[in-house]
Amino acid sequence: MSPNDGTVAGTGEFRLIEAVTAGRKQPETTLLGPGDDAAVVATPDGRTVATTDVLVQGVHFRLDWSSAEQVGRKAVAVNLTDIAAMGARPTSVLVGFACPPDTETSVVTELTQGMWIEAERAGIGIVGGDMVRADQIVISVTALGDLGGREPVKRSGARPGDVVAVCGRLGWAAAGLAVLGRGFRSPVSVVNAQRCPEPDYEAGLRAADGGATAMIDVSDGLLSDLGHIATASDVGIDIRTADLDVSSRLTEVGTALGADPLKWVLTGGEDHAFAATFPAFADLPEGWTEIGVVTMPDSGVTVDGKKYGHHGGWEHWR
Ligand SMILES: Nc1ncnc2c1ncn2[C@@H]1O[C@H](COP(=O)(O)OP(=O)(O)OP(=O)(O)O)[C@@H](O)[C@H]1O
Ligand SMILES: Cc1ncc(C[n+]2csc(CCOP(=O)(O)O)c2C)c(N)n1
Ligand SMILES: [Mg+2]
Ligand SMILES: [Mg+2]
Ligand SMILES: [Mg+2]
Repeated sequence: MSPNDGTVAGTGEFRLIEAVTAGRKQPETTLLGPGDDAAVVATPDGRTVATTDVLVQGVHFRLDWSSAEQVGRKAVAVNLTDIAAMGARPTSVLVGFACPPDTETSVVTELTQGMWIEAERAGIGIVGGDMVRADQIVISVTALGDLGGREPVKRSGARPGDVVAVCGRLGWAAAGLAVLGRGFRSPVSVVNAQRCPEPDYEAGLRAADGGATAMIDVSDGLLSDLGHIATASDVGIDIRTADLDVSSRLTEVGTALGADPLKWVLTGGEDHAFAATFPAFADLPEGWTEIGVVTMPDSGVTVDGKKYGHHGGWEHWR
């Protein structure tokens, strides 16, 4: 698609978000508006963190690849990592649900079971929702969270000289997607990573308490998501591939499929690991690994000092 063809594909996902958010005046109660993993709003009772992510059948999941319970777990998990990436603790979720009339009722109850399993993993519940008709299954989850007195860790706080670190696996869900896309169902470790991430929601809190200057959850791909930190913070970021964990399991799957496992680690989405920046020489919180450095503005996101030759991650409509 060309940029000027008048379609959303031509505009692109991130320019479209810019087009629908730029220039809108927010009330004073919007402490942090669109542009981060979650918003922060002031209420007379305090502050609330809020975020929403939509999952569409055929785009985000297939019910011949995943059980309905796994899809339900994923729908909640991908929202709770946006709350955690602000340095907040989830407090509740609401679930908008759309499906065709001939959808088996058991699919809806199994999806719900999965959503409750993941919610309970984070110590929260589903407190409301909505049910409507549509041509395919759409799950829209809204998650709320609480900062517990902390300042939100935004995408915009990285400074040149900070270290870049990650917590959680990278590349596994993309390897699973490649496996499923070729009609295979194993190895189950990577396939299950694609079906549902298993995020450590406390990792975001540990990062916030450990002085993280910026943070994001890796939904689209490490390079793409670090690109959001680089843009918001007006800095560059350089990743050292020698410090990335390319697991032997990914290497095995890559060899079997004729694919590059490092590309999955750098650009694969849906693992919902956390990436953050910390002041140089800070002791990194438990579970966090240094993978790079924040550089001067305008250098973009580089890999071993060079521009990466592929897309940095998933983009809808591309
Ligand atoms: N239609 C919209 N109206 C207002 N804000 C939007 C809209 N779509 C996205 N945003 C905002 O744009 C920012 C980036 O959204 P994006 O969906 O890329 O972030 P994310 O949820 O962290 O990533 P992902 O969807 O890959 O998990 C967020 O702050 C989001 O709230
Ligand atoms: C059936 C099927 N086809 C492709 C994919 C891959 N995929 C879909 S959305 C996404 C990025 C995150 O999305 P978002 O930005 O909406 O959070 C990725 C990597 C999948 N999961 N299922
Ligand atoms: Mg996010
Ligand atoms: Mg989103
Ligand atoms: Mg998200």
